[in-house]
Amino acid sequence: MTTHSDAKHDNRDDRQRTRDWVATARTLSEALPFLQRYERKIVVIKYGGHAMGDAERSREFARDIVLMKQVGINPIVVHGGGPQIGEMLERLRIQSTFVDGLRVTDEAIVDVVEMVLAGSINKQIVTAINGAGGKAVGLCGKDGNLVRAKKLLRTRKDPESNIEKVIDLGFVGEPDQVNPAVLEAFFGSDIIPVIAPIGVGANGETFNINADTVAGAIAAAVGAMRLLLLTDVPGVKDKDGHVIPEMTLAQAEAAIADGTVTGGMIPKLETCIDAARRGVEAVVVLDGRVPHAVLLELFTEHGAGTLIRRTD
Ligand SMILES: Nc1ncnc2c1ncn2[C@@H]1O[C@H](COP(=O)(O)OP(=O)(O)O)[C@@H](O)[C@H]1O
Ligand SMILES: CC(=O)N[C@@H](CCC(=O)OP(=O)(O)O)C(=O)O
Repeated sequence: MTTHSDAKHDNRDDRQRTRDWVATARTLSEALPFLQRYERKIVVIKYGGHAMGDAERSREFARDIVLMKQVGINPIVVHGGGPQIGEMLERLRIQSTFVDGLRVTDEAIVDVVEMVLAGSINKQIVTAINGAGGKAVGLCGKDGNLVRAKKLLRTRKDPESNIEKVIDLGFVGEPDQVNPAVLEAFFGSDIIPVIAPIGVGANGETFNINADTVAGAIAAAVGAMRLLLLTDVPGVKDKDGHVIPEMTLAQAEAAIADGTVTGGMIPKLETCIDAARRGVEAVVVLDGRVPHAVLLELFTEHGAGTLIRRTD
């Protein structure tokens, strides 16, 4: 039962939140001149399953996205949901394994992946953004053929024979063609697209695509000025566990090749390299657990995490 003192406490929290909010908006408006050189001001935010955290963090993230839209930026949210897919598979007693951070996806698993990503999580994020005063529309790569995909052929060198072998990951895809027209319709409007990383194959098959990969392909296709990959670590770490503030493309490639990064950080760094090569000016891996991480990164000098960009 809510007591009178609880209600008073809530009111105080609300006032504090409003004060924080106003301070943030002021910082934003001061920083705005930096944005003027970008015509369309598109920022793609990859919201990882690990970064989602609890309800309060989701509300905070939603408010930040709405604020971005209100100050004239076009945010596109691409979300993951790896841990949430894992929980659902466990409830259904379906085993799943990973190769280089990618979930091996058979026919039964791809159904669960689509249900969790395009159904449950997509709608949770849409609801959170709308609850924060925005107008979000949820899509997956099938909508408007936004992400046409093909089967991902991953190869690995056999240590004994030294021969490259193809590893069959089942219905794991990679973007083949992104149709930016589906998203361009939203840029002049107040709608915020929220995208689940499901692709559609040439024969209508459903492909499970790593969310970082989809975010990178979309950022490149729409000419985003920034790609922000929100995760559950403060950035890319070196072998001693220290966060690397900035990486060139060659350093990022070396970190994958020499095993400095493993698991889910592999597709993340591959995305950074690919997006930077395809014209996204700055790609940042940052800690989504930090309050207002996206606003801090975009509008202040206190941007944290690892910045990857072309230096040539
Ligand atoms: N060198 C590294 N620096 C930082 N994180 C790393 C590194 N190598 C592996 N990782 C792992 O990558 C994870 C982030 O990838 P992932 O779990 O797929 O996150 P998300 O769900 O946010 O996409 C981190 O939690 C960490 O365990
Ligand atoms: C092929 C592949 O691995 N797909 C991912 C899609 C979700 C995802 O990428 O979620 P995070 O960003 O939260 O890790 C998966 O099945 O988990």
